[in-house]
Amino acid sequence: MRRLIKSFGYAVSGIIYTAKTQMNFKIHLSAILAVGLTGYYVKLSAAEWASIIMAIGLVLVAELLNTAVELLVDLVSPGFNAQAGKVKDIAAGAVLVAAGISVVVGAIIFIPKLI
Ligand SMILES: Nc1ncnc2c1ncn2[C@@H]1O[C@H](COP(=O)(O)OP(=O)(O)OP(=O)(O)O)[C@@H](O)[C@H]1O
Repeated sequence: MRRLIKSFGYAVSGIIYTAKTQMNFKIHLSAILAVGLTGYYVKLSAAEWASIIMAIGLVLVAELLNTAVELLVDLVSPGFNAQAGKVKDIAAGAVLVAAGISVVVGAIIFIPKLI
């Protein structure tokens, strides 16, 4: 049990590190607050909340993995390396795909309620 709590602590510290160091993650957190307040205002259904939460989760998970990849690349390849650059580009691409999906999900749910 103590090991489980310790692992949980390490995972939370990884999230806190990302939130403190990554500007994009801070932007995502602000967007989540705005989406949450708007969702409450327009009275989303349970299914709509579930879709929004899945979309938000997708972006946050992608951002956390992207940050981990960036740190790992900087560790193993501190100098300029074309392949290291590609690895970072692909990880950033994953965040872009996740963000794009969440924008589409948000548009499908919010636009009919706000017009
Ligand atoms: N070691 C490297 N070798 C070659 N190209 C690199 C290297 N590091 C970064 N790059 C290129 O620069 C881009 C930006 O890298 P960087 O590490 O600054 O990511 P970032 O998304 O700006 O990071 P942050 O989220 O910390 O601002 C990468 O996507 C890649 O194209």
